[in-house]
Amino acid sequence: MDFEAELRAVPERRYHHLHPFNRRMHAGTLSKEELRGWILNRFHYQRHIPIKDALILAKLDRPERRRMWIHRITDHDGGVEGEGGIERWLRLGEAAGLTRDELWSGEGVVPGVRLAVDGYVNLCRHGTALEAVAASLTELFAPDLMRVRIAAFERHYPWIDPEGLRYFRVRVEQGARDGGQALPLVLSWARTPDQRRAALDALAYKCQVLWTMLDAIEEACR
Ligand SMILES: O=C(O)c1cc(C(=O)O)c2c(n1)C(=O)C(=O)c1cc(C(=O)O)[nH]c1-2
Repeated sequence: MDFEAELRAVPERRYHHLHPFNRRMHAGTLSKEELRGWILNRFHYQRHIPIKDALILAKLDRPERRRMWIHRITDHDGGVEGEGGIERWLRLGEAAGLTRDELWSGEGVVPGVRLAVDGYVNLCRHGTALEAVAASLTELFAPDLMRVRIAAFERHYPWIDPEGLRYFRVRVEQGARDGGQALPLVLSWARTPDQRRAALDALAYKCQVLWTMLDAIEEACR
């Protein structure tokens, strides 16, 4: 198998689209409390994405690479107040009946989610640029999952205002672009067997981060 196929095979088997919680979300069987719990806990992940991207940015040694990466921070933080992915996620929370204060307070974020998010941020803090960028490659799979999620929300959870789904609609495009930029970097950097192993391990670890978050959310909702 060539290296790109090996990379793609990791999420194919382990990405969180296969997790029972996501399967139930798509089948329409989550309760309001479960869906709110997921949105609240996932906000903890969302608010750390620009932080981990800032850590990655500091590891990129050429202007063209930093230029390619820097937009990820403004995608989430917005260029001005009231824009960006974090703002859109807050609106998703409001559409589901949560308040901004509840989301920002972090109360209700379960310990397993905190640990998993810490794990991802720390991989980006302490790992090599190759490992940190390889870990982001789950994004190659996120757009398909988000399309399924948008359809499931519209069909099964009409109590959530469809305007709240804008986070996912915007992210489908951004995720596809980001994955398409990160993949050639990883392919060009990972030349030796050890580097390739490190990239595959980082991507597998990231799949575990996402999986563990859903395990923890599911357990808390029981
Ligand atoms: O809802 C999802 O299923 C999902 C998954 C992922 C992912 O695969 O890491 C990301 C996102 N959403 C997302 O919204 C996002 O901004 C994001 C950034 C990253 C990353 O690793 O840089 N992953 C993801």
